[in-house]
Amino acid sequence: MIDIHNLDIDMGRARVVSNLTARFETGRLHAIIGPNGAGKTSLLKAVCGLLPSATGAIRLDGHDLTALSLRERARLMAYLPQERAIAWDLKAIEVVALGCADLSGEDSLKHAQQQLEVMGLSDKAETSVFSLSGGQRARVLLARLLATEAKIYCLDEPLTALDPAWQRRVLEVFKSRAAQGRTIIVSLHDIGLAAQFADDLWVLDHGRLVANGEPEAALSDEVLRQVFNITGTFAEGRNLRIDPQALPEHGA
Ligand SMILES: Nc1ncnc2c1ncn2[C@@H]1O[C@H](COP(=O)(O)OP(=O)(O)OP(=O)(O)O)[C@@H](O)[C@H]1O
Repeated sequence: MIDIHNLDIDMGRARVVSNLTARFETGRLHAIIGPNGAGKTSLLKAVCGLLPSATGAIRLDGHDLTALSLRERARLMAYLPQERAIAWDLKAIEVVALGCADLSGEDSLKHAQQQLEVMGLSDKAETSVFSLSGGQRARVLLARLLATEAKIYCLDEPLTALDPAWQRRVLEVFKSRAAQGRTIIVSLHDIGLAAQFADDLWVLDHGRLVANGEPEAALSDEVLRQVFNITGTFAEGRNLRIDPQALPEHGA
């Protein structure tokens, strides 16, 4: 469980997250949504202890985040940044095996192969990552994250570059990993998918948490209008139908 209390984040001279208090529960898939620049990446980085400019309290299972060593934090949490850079042209399986550095050679390759299978890439294990497609490379990086023993996954726009079927498949994998007792936090731009798959939605706007809770409650008419500039209705199965016509820009 992650408890956040009075979190402020400054970037340069601007306050980009203000006075945020909330809790990410274990065993749940949490989605952070909000327009560009709302503060989603900043919040994820702060949760991973990557932003020295963040003030306030972040506690992981009762332990102060800042009191944990880098090694302890790395064991506990896995982070997928928004930039999907792979520095070296390794084989796909070698990239994934970097996620399970605690296992010895044979075991790590076996474990890596299993994660590649989860990501539908078992036949690409020996392929160099630079010769994979963008979506396949994104799935290799997801497999590397899944290969860790981390109890907390923080993923910044993990669906970027994935086709619609893989977007859904990846969210299903996250849900099943959450059900195994992990805390999973993802930032998403597709609010329809967020509504369908997330147990808990966090809506950020201009650095403020404006709604938090189950999707139908968090995505009220007012939030859809004010934050996303759209209208929509929920049908059965948490199916958010967004009206095709965009609203006029705020203030237009
Ligand atoms: N290194 C930085 N220096 C100064 N300002 C920054 C820096 N990084 C981000 N910001 C600002 O912080 C605010 C929040 O950015 P952040 O990346 O957290 O938003 P986001 O919700 O993830 O956006 P997006 O959906 O576009 O990825 C933005 O106004 C951005 O311009």
